[in-house]
Amino acid sequence: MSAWGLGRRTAVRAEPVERAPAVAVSQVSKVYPGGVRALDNVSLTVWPGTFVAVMGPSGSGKSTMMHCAAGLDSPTSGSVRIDGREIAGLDETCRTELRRDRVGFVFQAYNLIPSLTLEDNITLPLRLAGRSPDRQWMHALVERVGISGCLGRRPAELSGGQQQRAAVVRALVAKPAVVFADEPTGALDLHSAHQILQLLRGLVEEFHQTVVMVTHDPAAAAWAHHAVVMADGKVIDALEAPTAARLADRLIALGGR
Ligand SMILES: Nc1ncnc2c1ncn2[C@@H]1O[C@H](COP(=O)(O)OP(=O)(O)OP(=O)(O)O)[C@@H](O)[C@H]1O
Repeated sequence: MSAWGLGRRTAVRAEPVERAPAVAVSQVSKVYPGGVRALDNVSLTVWPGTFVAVMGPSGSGKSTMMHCAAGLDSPTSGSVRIDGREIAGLDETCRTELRRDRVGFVFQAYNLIPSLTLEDNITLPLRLAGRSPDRQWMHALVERVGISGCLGRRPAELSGGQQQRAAVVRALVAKPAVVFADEPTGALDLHSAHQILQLLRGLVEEFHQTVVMVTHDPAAAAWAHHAVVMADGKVIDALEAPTAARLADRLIALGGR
């Protein structure tokens, strides 16, 4: 059964294996105060072990979708499940806990704390949650992303690319069900951006992680296994093994909207 297509449920798949979807957004709408319908009946399923890019023109609803899917914001209607757990009805405290335990974030601006070493930055969210990091897992990640020699240094002593690698480790160290990455390469030069994207793809494939990345850049989105294209608060297209050229064509065609 093809899961793609307009108006139908958009399923972003690896093999639907042993677990629940990492994220299941089902018929979600979001109307902001003032009446802007930022999401209009959006459905999206992300299976564990997949790298998914979300694209679309400015104002198409990408950030709103990410915020609803990650439990940062609540939809006006519809259902959001993270790792099988419904979040739409949870109060703010429970949503915060679920987010802390099951969701990782990578932002354009790294968001590392300047006064802390990289290692302390990486472990801070876990320590704040009263958990101790799985040191073997942390060192495997640190090794894999190539910052093992930098753990004792502070962010200002590192390049943007190195800081973003640390942010990627920080997002993954708690073994989240899903990592949401919002323009993770937006502040990086081409070479560093390429390395971060290669890394995200590698971490998904080698460690069976799950990444949902919002980006404006077709070349960045082409690193994902699947891309969804949004316009006017809807998912209007989904591409498997997207290429930058196909995505660019699709976005150019939407240019007038
Ligand atoms: N807090 C808010 N209150 C009211 N309207 C909002 C709010 N946040 C976003 N919107 C509106 O919702 C729509 C979708 O915005 P959203 O930020 O999700 O789009 P986007 O695709 O992420 O855009 P961009 O690529 O520019 O970041 C837009 O019309 C926007 O103006």
